[in-house]
Amino acid sequence: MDGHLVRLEASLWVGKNRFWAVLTGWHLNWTELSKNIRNKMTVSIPVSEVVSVQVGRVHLIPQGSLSEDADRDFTVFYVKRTSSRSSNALLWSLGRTQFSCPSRDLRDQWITQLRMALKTHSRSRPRRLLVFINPFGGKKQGRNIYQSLIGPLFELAGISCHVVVTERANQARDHILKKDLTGFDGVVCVGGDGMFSELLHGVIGRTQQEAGLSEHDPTLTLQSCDLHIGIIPAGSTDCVCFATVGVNDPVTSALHIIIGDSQPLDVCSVHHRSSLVRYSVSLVGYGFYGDVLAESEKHRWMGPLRYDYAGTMVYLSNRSYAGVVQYIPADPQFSNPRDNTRCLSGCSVCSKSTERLFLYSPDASSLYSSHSSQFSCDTDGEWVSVEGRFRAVSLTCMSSSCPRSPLGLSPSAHLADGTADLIIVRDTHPLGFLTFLHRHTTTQDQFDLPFVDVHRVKAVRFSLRPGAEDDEDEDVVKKRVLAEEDEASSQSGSKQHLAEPADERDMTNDKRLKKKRALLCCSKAPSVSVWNCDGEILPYTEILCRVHCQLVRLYARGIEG
Ligand SMILES: CCCCCCCCCCCCC/C=C/[C@@H](O)[C@H](CO)NC(=O)CCCCCCCCCCCCCCC
Ligand SMILES: Nc1ncnc2c1ncn2[C@@H]1O[C@H](COP(=O)(O)OP(=O)(O)OP(=O)(O)O)[C@@H](O)[C@H]1O
Ligand SMILES: [Ca+2]
Repeated sequence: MDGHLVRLEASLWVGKNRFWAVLTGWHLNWTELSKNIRNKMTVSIPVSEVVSVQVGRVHLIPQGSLSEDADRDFTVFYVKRTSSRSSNALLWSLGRTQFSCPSRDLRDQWITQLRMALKTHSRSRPRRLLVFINPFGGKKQGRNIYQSLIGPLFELAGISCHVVVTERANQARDHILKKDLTGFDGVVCVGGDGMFSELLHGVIGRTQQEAGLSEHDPTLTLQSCDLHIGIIPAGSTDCVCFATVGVNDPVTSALHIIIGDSQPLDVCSVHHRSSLVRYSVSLVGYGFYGDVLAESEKHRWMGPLRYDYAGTMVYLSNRSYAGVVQYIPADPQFSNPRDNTRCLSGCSVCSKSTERLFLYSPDASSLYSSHSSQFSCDTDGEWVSVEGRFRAVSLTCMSSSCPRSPLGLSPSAHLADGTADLIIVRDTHPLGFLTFLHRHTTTQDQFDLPFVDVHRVKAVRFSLRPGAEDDEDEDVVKKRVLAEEDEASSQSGSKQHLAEPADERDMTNDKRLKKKRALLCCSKAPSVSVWNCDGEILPYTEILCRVHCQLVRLYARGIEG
């Protein structure tokens, strides 16, 4: 703490009541000076949660702030917590208290000291942000949410923002990859998981470019990203926001950004043969979740409801798929997916993982054999194989909780421990699968079913048959993916995958559609599903996934317990 910060105390007025106010380096407290000693009310605000200190009596309005200059008054804005009706987590709102001092000199002294204390606590706060708004995400409220709620808050906190309202898919990703980002402390999206994914790909790609690292090599330890990512939820699922903050509330998220909270996050890279396909933080899912996404893309016009409709249709179609899942188990001494714990703010499992990351940073290539891109069997772990017919194969780096499933796909998964949970749902009767799905909406254990297995892993591989890593099955998949995209293409804009050849990417829509139609000739009940990667369909079935510990940082602090 800076030497020149002194303790300040005085009797100040708040409305018609007199309070004894105390400012230490860490807290601002005020206690009512009533005659009734027993019922003394104290409010205590950590300086780290003070948003702004303003001269006069200030109100926040959608157009900015309104100040009445009362020359002995000052206003303090800060984080205020209330419990949320829709989840157990806390909602944050902007608290405001107007203090009246006995003299103007004393008022100036309080403002100076408070601002000085704030400065010492605001080293990790962003000063300049690059904000991307998707005007079409979720219920199409992104622009309105930013203009009426979030912009004025950032302005009050003294954050300068460069705002881009996107005009096409992937604009935010391309901007981050290519434009000058000097002076920005973080990037923020106003949108859903798809917009977050654009920022994720931009930030990771940019960081590896600058570090001269290839994203395609799954054996490489990637460079972790300095640029923070903020999410103002305005999408359909907003799973990344919900799982890292605990609620989907734009003001709560904006306040986490303002006070510079920092939450590291594991990221899974998905590869096909020797190319990176995409990154994921939430769900890499084959079978049910792949089919739901493919079906839902055809009904984008329904908005967020499309997932319930698609989910019901896919459930009724009663499909299962053959395949081979291979995985490298994580070290079971740190945690396991059925240990009934929750990853909460300040999580000890994640903190230990941070310590290991900084104290002992092993060369990731020792996990792999030197002569091929396959993981080595004799060093850090062995591939375990599971062959069969599956309803769903899901990999999640975090709990993936969302309003639809408040505890998520894997309730005990950790945000920043360098592992992901692999959930294998083997073929079962329809009622069994419905029980599994339904348990996602309750507190009942969805893994306590005889046809479900869950493993904490560092890497996963999937193939259609044993030893079939690069074979003709690719064509079958491509036919299915292109057929699904065909029906959805008019609504969802162009989808790009990193492993897609450049000539294919540059094809005009018209040519793409003709090619897709030509491939549709043999459509019958599909024998392969598609992969859902954080809400995007992957054009490959044979994939390799690797978890990268704490690759990115969000403006969040995990769920407050
Ligand atoms: C009986 C009630 C069953 C309710 C089952 C609820 C399970 C919910 C599990 C949610 C998991 C979310 C995982 C997050 C994935 C995100 O990275 C991604 C991008 O936003 N979202 C999706 O892919 C979007 C995926 C959305 C999946 C929604 C699935 C809805 C299933 C509804 C099934 C109804 C069966 C009714 C039978 C009569
Ligand atoms: N101006 C735009 N026009 C068309 N598509 C856009 C535009 N801006 C962004 N997108 C794309 O829209 C997709 C969906 O957006 P977003 O994630 O914001 O909402 P959502 O799909 O409703 O929510 P969720 O992903 O949570 O289900 C993203 O993948 C993004 O790439
Ligand atoms: Ca994890």
